[in-house]
Order: sequence, then structure tokens, then C-alpha cells
Amino acid sequence: MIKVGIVGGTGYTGVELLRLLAQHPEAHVEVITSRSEEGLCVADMYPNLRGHYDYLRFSVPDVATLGACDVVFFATPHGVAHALAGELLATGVKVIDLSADFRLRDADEWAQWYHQPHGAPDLLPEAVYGLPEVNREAIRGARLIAVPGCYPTATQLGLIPLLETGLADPATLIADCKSGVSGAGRGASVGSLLCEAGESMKAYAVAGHRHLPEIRQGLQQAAGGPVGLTFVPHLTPMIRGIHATLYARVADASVDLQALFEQRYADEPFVDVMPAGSHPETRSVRGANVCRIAVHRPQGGDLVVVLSVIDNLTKGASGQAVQNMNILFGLDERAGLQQPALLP
Ligand SMILES: NC(=O)C1=CN([C@@H]2O[C@H](COP(=O)(O)OP(=O)(O)OC[C@H]3O[C@@H](n4cnc5c(N)ncnc54)[C@H](OP(=O)(O)O)[C@@H]3O)[C@@H](O)[C@H]2O)C=CC1
Ligand SMILES: CC(=O)N[C@@H](CCC(=O)OP(=O)(O)O)C(=O)O
Repeated sequence: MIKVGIVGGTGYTGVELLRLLAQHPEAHVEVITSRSEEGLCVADMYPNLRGHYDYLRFSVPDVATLGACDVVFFATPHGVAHALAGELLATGVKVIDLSADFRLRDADEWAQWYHQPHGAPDLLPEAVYGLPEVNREAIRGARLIAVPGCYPTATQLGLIPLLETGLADPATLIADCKSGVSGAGRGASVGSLLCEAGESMKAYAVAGHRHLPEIRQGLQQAAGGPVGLTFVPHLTPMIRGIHATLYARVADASVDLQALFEQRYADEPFVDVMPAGSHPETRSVRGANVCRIAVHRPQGGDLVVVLSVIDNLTKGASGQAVQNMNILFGLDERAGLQQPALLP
């Protein structure tokens, strides 16, 4: 059994890790932290987990306790993994970070977007960006994984088949993305109130969102050169889900895009290329570690529209983190992740 520690057990991604790991055949959660709920039984906070973690109580983050685990997930705000990852790695623990702390290769760029100095630039060279569909081999040998963000996962999976093949104009990409409210974390905020977010929809961070450099970094790797990307996130009245509508110019009308996407993801257990003409819904991925994609070329023109949906908490965070753990420890990549979506 893989001994698992989770730092940040009271947030949305922390409890999603617990939900997924409860069914994992090879992993056992030994430590879960919360500074605010120290001593509380996990099942007392989360009744849906009663019967699964009756032995487990929240404890304050402590390197000695976490250091007895085989792998530690960070489900914490930015900066926490910077402070603790180095010490844990030194004790031989593998670290899988769900925050953005190690996603950008460049420490200065990270500091610019996250408005604080990078807390562990010495660890950046060994951090592996945990998008299995691109970096599976590097993940296998890694000690430190940076799990991609939710918008970046949906956007990159939707666009990379067009960029890797050189088909899309890399200078004119557009990602028009909608997120459920849980993307903003479990902390109380006016913008997340039912009466605020439940009856409205809005764009935000149009001038520049911190996922822009992360998405750009991944797309540039796929394109093998610079990309021009417009990324506009929106907050929508649902609790979970990302819907990315992606636009790219593809001049070559002879290419069978459906076949291209099907071939690119033929061996991927968690990317579902839907039949031509499909309109994937976020409800069809709720609770499932899957990205469903549909590719359209309206009126046969040169503007291609890719629709990409994920659950922000599953393929967009905790499910992808468990997928990384499975690869890291040489397990079946699907272990603990094969449940279908909750809704049709
Ligand atoms: N929500 C989402 O859809 C996604 C989130 N992410 C990323 O995952 C991370 C967690 O997100 P989410 O679960 O939504 O966040 P939440 O705000 O819901 O939860 C944060 C957790 O971190 C703990 N925490 C906060 N500050 C510290 C600290 N200084 N030291 C130790 N623990 C701390 C909190 O517990 P306590 O204060 O009790 O210690 C809490 O359990 C974030 O970096 C987020 O950006 C990534 C992809 C998608
Ligand atoms: C709806 C909403 O607020 N979404 C969050 C992004 C989701 C997320 O947590 O991404 P990181 O892991 O990169 O922080 C936001 O826009 O900041």
C-alpha cells in the first residue's frame, strides 16, 4: 500500500482527493492536515466519507509526520508547497502539488503573475508538469509533480493536436472558458454566494489571468515556438465543471480533424473524443477523471472550434493528481479512477 499524506484536507481539492482515494486499491491515506480543524475526525466534517476514513483525524502540517508517507499531495494555496516540498523531498517522499507553485518553468515569471517571490526556485529544474497526455515518461521518473490547473488542462488537451501537427496558426488562438464556482476554492467570498454567482454569469481577468502563462507555456511546447493566445475565463452558475470553447485557424481544408483527434488520443484512458458534431456538457464529466472533446469546422471554413469539458476538481485537479501518482508508482494509470460521471 502506498502511504499517502494530504496537506490541505479541508478544501475542495483535498476532499476530492479523499473521495477518489477511498476507492483506490493501492493507496491508503495516513495523514491529512488542517490548521483550522486539528483533531476533528474527517468523517465528522464530511458525512459522505463516513465508513471510509473513520480512523483519520486532521492534524497540523508537520514534516516529521508527513515524512513517514510515500507521497504527499499539496491541496493548498500558492506558496505552501514552496515552503515544505524541499524538506519532504529530502526525506525521500514524492511530492504531488495541486497548486501552481511549480507549474511555470521561470521563477521570475511566476513571481510576476503570483505577486510574491518564488519560494523554491532551486526545485524548479526537477519539477515535472503533470499532464500525462504530454509528459507521461517524465512523470514516471519524477520526485516532484506540478499538477496542471483546471483551465490549462481543458485548453491544452483541446488545442495540442492542432499545434503538434503544425496545422493551426499558433498566433491567433482563442480560449473562451467557463468555470464552476468551486474553482475559486471553498473559502467564503461574496462572489461565491448563491445569490451572487447562482443567478449570473461574468467574465473576469480579461486583462490577464495567472493561467495565461501556464497555458502559453504548454502550447508553446506543443507548437515548438511562440504562440499568441487570448484567454478569457468566466464564472458560471454551477458548482463544478469547466467548459472551454477553443478557436484556431486551420487553413488546410483537406485534413480530417475528427480522425486527427481520435488518433492523438487513441491510447489515452482519460480523453474521450466524441463523435463528430457532438456538444459535450460539463454534467457528463461531473466526478469523472475525463476530458471530453468535440471538434467542429463550422461551414467547412478555416476557423476550427474545439469544445473541451472537464470537472475542475477531478481531471482539473485531484483526479489528475491521482493519475500522476499511479504513473509515478508504476500502477495501472486507471487505478481508483474508473468511475463514470455522476450525471448523464
Ligand atoms: N478548486 C479548483 O477547482 C482547483 C484548485 N486548484 C488548486 O489547488 C489548491 C487547493 O485548492 P482548493 O482546494 O480549491 O482550495 P481551498 O481554499 O478550498 O482549500 C485550501 C486548503 O489549504 C489549507 N491551507 C490554507 N493555507 C494553508 C497553509 N498556509 N498551510 C497549510 N495548509 C493551508 C486549508 O486548510 P486550513 O486553513 O484549515 O489549514 C484548506 O484545506 C490551490 O492552489 C488551487 O489553486 C487547482 C485546480 C483546480
Ligand atoms: C472560478 C475561479 O475562480 N477559478 C480560479 C482558477 C482555478 C484554480 O484553482 O486554479 P489554480 O490551481 O491555478 O489556482 C481562478 O480563476 O482563480
